[in-house]
Amino acid sequence: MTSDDMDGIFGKNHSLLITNVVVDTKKVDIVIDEKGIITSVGEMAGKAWKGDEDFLIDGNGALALPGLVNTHTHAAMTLLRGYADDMILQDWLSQKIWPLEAHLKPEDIYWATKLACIEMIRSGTTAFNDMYFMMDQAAKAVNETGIRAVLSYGFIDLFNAEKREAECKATENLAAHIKSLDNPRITAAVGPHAIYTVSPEGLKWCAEFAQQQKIGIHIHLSETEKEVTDCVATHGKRPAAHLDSCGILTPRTVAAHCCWLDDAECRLLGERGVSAAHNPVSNMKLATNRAMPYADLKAAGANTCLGTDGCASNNNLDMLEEMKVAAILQKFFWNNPTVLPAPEALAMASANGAKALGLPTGRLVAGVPADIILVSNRDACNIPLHNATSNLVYSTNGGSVETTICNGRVLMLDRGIPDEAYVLNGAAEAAVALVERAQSG
Ligand SMILES: C[C@H]1O[C@@H](n2cnc3c(N)ncnc32)[C@H](O)[C@@H]1O
Ligand SMILES: [Zn+2]
Repeated sequence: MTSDDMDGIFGKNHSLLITNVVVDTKKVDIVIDEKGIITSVGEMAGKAWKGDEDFLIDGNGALALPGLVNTHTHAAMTLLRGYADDMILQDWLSQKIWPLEAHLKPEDIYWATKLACIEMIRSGTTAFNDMYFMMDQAAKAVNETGIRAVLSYGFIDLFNAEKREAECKATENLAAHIKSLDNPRITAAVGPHAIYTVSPEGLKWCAEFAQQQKIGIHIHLSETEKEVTDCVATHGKRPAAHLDSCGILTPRTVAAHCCWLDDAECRLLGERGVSAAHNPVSNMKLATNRAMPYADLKAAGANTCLGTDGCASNNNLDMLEEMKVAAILQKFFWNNPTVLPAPEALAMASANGAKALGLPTGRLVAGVPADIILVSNRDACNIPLHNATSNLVYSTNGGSVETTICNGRVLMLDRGIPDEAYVLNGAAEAAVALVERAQSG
């Protein structure tokens, strides 16, 4: 429900009054100023609108919550959605994914990332942590769609000194490019892929560059048992200790997966203040055969957050769905129905995710940038409203998101996104052309 004339609400910042929404358990109004900052979250529900904001959005009882934060994905893998399923990780990467990625062109990354941004806006994600290639194109897509992103180039030197030089250059170029954009919604990070694709010298270079630039580190960690046994055989220590010896474990580091960590490694990640990104759907789909030791990591002081991984191992970017799978996988795998209760799952997907990416968002309080989503509570799956957090974690999904606001700008209103069809068509065509190129060699 919105005020009569909503033309012109999209595309730039306006002062907004969002009335009649539920935050936690209270009916409130939310006021956002034209700089995109929340100025008040107050129990003014029901009072006639006398404000002088540019636009009024009647939430009609919807649940208002901070925009969700996807702390691990490869956004442009939307183009590879459904291309290869039902395979073990190493075969999946080496026989299907990496060969197709070799044919990716810059415009593919642009269209695929735009599609990912549309999919994330539609399902309530307002910020994501990306690791991929040709990331200047990802930055262009993020800038145009209005979402927030931390972008890293997937650094892969395959233990080769010459390739390492090129990877360092690409990493430096991306950081410089993002700095030149001067866009508060787009920040850089360093993205050493994993310990089995990046040499110790490469890892050390990444750690030093991140430290020097005061930017984050984004890495895959202990996804499979093979990764651990190979690391012990090659480096004489387990993956977390190996990363620590290269300076990779820092409070600015997001370590994705963390499935095969032992108690000592959980403690080490906690001591270093690392953010551990749980990707339950991807882990189950690729059969990593162990769930992230969430309770041990949380007890050790690590920041536990949530990610979808790429669309070729999920196969969507729905963080509401990801929250539910995280909450039930943890209960099932650790054989304890009290592990990862709904409020903690919601924190992983919002406040903890913002903390992991060094963002000022993740909470609905005055003074922070307005990254806000409205989730309908008039869909059958969300009725009754005994407990909003329970509904958000255990019964709703991305399809119930009605409105998405990032940095105070309305990106989706009443489930409508401008130019959505144009982006979907462009990405679909790019995907067909990509596979044709790969098949014709
Ligand atoms: C950035 C690089 O990471 C690869 N990639 C995608 N999904 C995974 C995963 N689950 N584990 C490791 N690497 C992955 C992408 O295919 C790309 O090559
Ligand atoms: Zn990944």
